[in-house]
Amino acid sequence: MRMMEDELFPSTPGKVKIERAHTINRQFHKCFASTSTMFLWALFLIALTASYLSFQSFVDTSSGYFNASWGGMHWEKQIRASATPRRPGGMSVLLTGAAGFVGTHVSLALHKRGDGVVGLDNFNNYYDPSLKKARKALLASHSVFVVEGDINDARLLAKLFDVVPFTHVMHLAAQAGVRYAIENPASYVHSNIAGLVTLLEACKSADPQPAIVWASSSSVYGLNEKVPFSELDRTDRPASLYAATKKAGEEITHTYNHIYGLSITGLRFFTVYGPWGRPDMAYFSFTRNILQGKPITVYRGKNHVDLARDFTFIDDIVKGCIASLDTAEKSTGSGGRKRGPAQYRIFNLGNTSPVTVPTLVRILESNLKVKAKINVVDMPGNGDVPFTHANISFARAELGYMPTTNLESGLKKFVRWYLSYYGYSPRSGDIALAAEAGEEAKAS
Ligand SMILES: O=C(O)[C@H]1O[C@H](OP(=O)(O)OP(=O)(O)OC[C@H]2O[C@@H](n3ccc(=O)[nH]c3=O)[C@H](O)[C@@H]2O)[C@H](O)[C@@H](O)[C@@H]1O
Repeated sequence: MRMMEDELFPSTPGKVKIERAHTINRQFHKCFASTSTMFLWALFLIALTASYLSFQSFVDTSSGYFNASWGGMHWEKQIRASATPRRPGGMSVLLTGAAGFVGTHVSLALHKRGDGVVGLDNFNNYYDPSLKKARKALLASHSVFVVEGDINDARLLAKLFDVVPFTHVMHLAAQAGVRYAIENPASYVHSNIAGLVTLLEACKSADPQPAIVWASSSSVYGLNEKVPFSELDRTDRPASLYAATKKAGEEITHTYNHIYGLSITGLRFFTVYGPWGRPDMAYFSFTRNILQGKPITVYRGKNHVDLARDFTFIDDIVKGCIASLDTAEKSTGSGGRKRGPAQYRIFNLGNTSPVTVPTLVRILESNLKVKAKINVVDMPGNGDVPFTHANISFARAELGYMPTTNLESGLKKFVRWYLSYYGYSPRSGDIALAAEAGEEAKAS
């Protein structure tokens, strides 16, 4: 046995016994008995490689042919219809990340007041794509059209600007999530850096150039300890790759503002939550686990200090986004040329009242009427920050931004939505709660 192992796995790599080498040689010659067989094999391999390469280049250059999800007269008609405002002086907005959490809410709000909205989303599987499809269906029921495509697709973006002279771009497409960057760093670079640049290239070349409002993040404050976080504070110590890509986005948008005259507004969102939210976020996954009787993990900071977040309800964020679009000045360039200085702004959109994670759990328990099974562990060093707290005086002054929903009432609305969307009946005592919540959600 030992001998067999030695033969199969020689202790020194490359040091194969002479007898074995002879055996291998014999087998090799058996296989390629004549030079003509070898020649035929080589020809076959060359032909295979050549046909693979030409197929690849065909796919690359003909993505329109293979990507049946966009293009054509009917598609253009749908884009135009969705982009056309229904109120005098209304905007025509290209909204990226439209099937995402914030994107869906902002699209609906814009549509509701008579603005034209065309959504763009790549429906990736970072979290359950069926939730994204359900959001798309919700938007479709309000006649908001969502294009399935990626912000890295320059041809698609050029086509969209060809079909519609968008007045505004609301850029919410991104690889979100702070801790997932450890697992998949490339996806942050793909969406938050490369995708952003591709989008800005399309915007700068458009004629007219749109004004751009986009989602940065509270995570850019990184390891800062001075609270509340102000837009004037330093943002050069990110704690995660996610934060670093959002910070890079702020610098990249500044460059496009400076060189091409694009009007830019960056919004630093603070832990946004609410109905139709993101399943990867703590309030959402805690709800799911609590209802399923599974344990939840609550992280704890240094010296056993509870972590805290300035949790901000989605309706308040939507108001901040719309106010940013309303107050955005026009870009000054056109067709890739700057014609004067353009607006560049950054705002915190938070709630200004941080709540600890254990308090978040208690509020969920009381809404769900189920006790959580809690595992408390030290915060892993994977990008998290101990607390966030927004100073919103700048947003208040410039946008009239004034959050009105505290975590108790916001989570109540979330839980109501969650129960109506997913349904819930594992324990008899909770069936009534689910049914009641479902009725209320339908009514609202
Ligand atoms: O404000 C922001 O900019 C960011 O807010 C959230 O990031 P985060 O605040 O980390 O939100 P959650 O992932 O929901 O975590 C909230 C809190 O719960 C804690 N947590 C999370 C997960 C978990 O299993 N246990 C736990 O205690 C986290 O440490 C954190 O303190 C979003 O996920 C980011 O995409 C966003 O950019």
